[in-house]
Amino acid sequence: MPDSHDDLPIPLYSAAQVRELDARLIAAGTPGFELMQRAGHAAWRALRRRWPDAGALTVLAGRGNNAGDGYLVAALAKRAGWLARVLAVCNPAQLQGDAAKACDEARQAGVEIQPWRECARLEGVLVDALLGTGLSGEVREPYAQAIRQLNASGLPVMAVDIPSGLSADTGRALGVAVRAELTVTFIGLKLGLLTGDAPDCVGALAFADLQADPQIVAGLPAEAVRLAAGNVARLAPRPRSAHKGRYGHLLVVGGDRGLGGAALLSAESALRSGAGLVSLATRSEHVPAALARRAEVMSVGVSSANQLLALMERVDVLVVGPGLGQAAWGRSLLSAAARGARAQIWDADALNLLSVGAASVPANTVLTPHPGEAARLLGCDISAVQADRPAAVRALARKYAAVAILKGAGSLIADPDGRLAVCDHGHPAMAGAGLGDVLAGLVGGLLAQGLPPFEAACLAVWLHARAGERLAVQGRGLAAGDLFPVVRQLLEEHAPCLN
Ligand SMILES: NC(=O)C1=CN([C@@H]2O[C@H](COP(=O)(O)OP(=O)(O)OC[C@H]3O[C@@H](n4cnc5c(N)ncnc54)[C@H](OP(=O)(O)O)[C@@H]3O)[C@@H](O)[C@H]2O)[C@H](O)CC1
Ligand SMILES: [K+]
Repeated sequence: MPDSHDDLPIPLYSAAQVRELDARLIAAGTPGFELMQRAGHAAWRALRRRWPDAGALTVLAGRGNNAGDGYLVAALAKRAGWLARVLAVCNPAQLQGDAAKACDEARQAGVEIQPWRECARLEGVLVDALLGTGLSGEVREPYAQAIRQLNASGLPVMAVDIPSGLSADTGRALGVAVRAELTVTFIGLKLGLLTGDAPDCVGALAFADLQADPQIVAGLPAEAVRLAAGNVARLAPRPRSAHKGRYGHLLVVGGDRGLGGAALLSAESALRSGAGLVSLATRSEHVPAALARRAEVMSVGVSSANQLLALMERVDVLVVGPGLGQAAWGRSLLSAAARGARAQIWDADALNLLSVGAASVPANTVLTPHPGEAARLLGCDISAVQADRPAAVRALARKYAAVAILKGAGSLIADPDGRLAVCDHGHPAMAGAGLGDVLAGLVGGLLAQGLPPFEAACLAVWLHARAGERLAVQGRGLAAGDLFPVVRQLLEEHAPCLN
C-alpha cells in the first residue's frame, strides 16, 4: 500500500473497526508495541519528508497509545540528531502498557520530557499525539487548551493518526480540533478523515499500513469506501454503430418564473455527460432563451400535470427540482413526476416540497440534498446533520428508500442497503450558484446511459468534484457551466468512449 493519500479506492473504517483490526493483528502474533514502533517510524519518515531541515520538534502527548506513537517519534528524532521535546499533558507516570514503554524509549534516547503548561515554549515542528481513535465526547481540559495553543502557534503541525479532537467516525470537531498541515494515519483510513470538519483539520493525508497482514485487513468489513478512479463505475465504450437511441432520453422538469437558468443548466449537464436525448419541461417564457442557448435540448413549455405526464411517456429518466419553485406550478408537476415509474433525480425544490409532504418519492430515485435540505427532510436542524454526516445520509436513504447524496465537504453517497461512499475531492470555490443543478443533470445523464442509481450517483459526485478541483486550482472564478468541458474530459480519461 502506498504511504501517500493517492487516488486509490481505499476502504474506510470506524474507530471501533480500527481497534478491532489492531486486536486481530496482535492476536495473529504482531505485538502491540511492534505496531506502535512501526507507527512511530512511519510518522517520523513522513515528518522528515515534509520538513527535512526543521532540526527540531515538540511532541504534545496525551496518555493513550496515540501518545505512545508521539514518544517514539521523539526518540527517533533525538537519535537522528534533532532537538526533541515532549510536553506531556498528563503525568507520564500515568502511561500504561505500550505507551509507557514508548515513554521509556524516549527517555533512554535522551528526549526532554516536561509537563505541558499553557505558557510552554513550542519550537520546531509540532507533533500532535494528544488524542487518536480513543477520543470520546467533547474534548476535555487541559487537552482543549493544548489544542488551542497548538493551533495558535503559527508553527507547522503534524497530527499522529488523526487530528486530536476530530471524530474518527463522523469527521466532526468535538469542541475543538487540531488543524494540521499533515496527518499520518495507520492501518485503516478512518471515515472521519474525509468528511465534515476534516478538510479543515487533516491537511495532507499520508497513509501507512504498518505492514498489516492484508488478509486480516480484508477480513474486516469496512464502514465505507473512498471514491477513486479505481472504484467508480465506467461507462461502456461506444460501438462505432452507436446511435442516440441507445443512450437514454432524459427530461428535466423545472424553471418556474425567474428560475429558468437552473433547469437549463441541469439539461445541458445531462447532454454534455452523454445522454442520448434531453428534453426540458419548463415555463413557456423560458423556451425561446433555452432554444437559443441550447438548441440540442428539446425545450417545451408546460403548465399542467397532464402535459407533463404525456411527456413522461417518452422518457427514461427524470430530473425534477432545479428552479421548480414551491408554488402551485411546481407542486402540480412534482405530483405528476411522483407517479412516474422511471428512474428519477429529485433535487432542490423537489426536496423542499418532499420535506413538507407535497409528494412521495417513487422507486429508483436519487436524492441530492445539501445539508440544509437534508435537515428539512430529516426533521432536524442542520447542526445535527453536520454532527454526523454518515448517519444523516444513511437515515435519508432508509427513510425514503432511495439513493441519497449528501453534498458538502466530503460528499457522501448512501443506498437503502447500507452501502456508503465518500468523495474527498472538491474545492471551496464550488460553493456557488448552479453547481447543484449541474450535479443533478450529471447524475441523470449517467442514469440515462444505463448506470444503476448508486453507481451513477458515485460517478457523478466524483466527476463533479474532480472537475471543480481542476478548474479551481487554475485560479479561475468558477461558474457552474465551466464544469461541462472538464467533466467531459474526465469522462473521456476515465472511460474512453471508443475502445
Ligand atoms: N490500530 C492502529 O491503528 C494503531 C493505533 N495506534 C495508536 O493508538 C491510538 C489509539 O490509542 P488509545 O489508547 O485507544 O486512545 P487514544 O490514545 O486516542 O486516547 C485515549 C486517551 O484519551 C483520553 N480521552 C478520551 N476522550 C477524551 C476527551 N474527550 N477529552 C480528553 N481526553 C480524552 C482518554 O482518557 P480517559 O480518561 O477517557 O480514559 C484516554 O486516556 C491510535 O489513534 C494510534 O495513534 C498504535 O500506536 C499503532 C496501531
Ligand atoms: K492525534
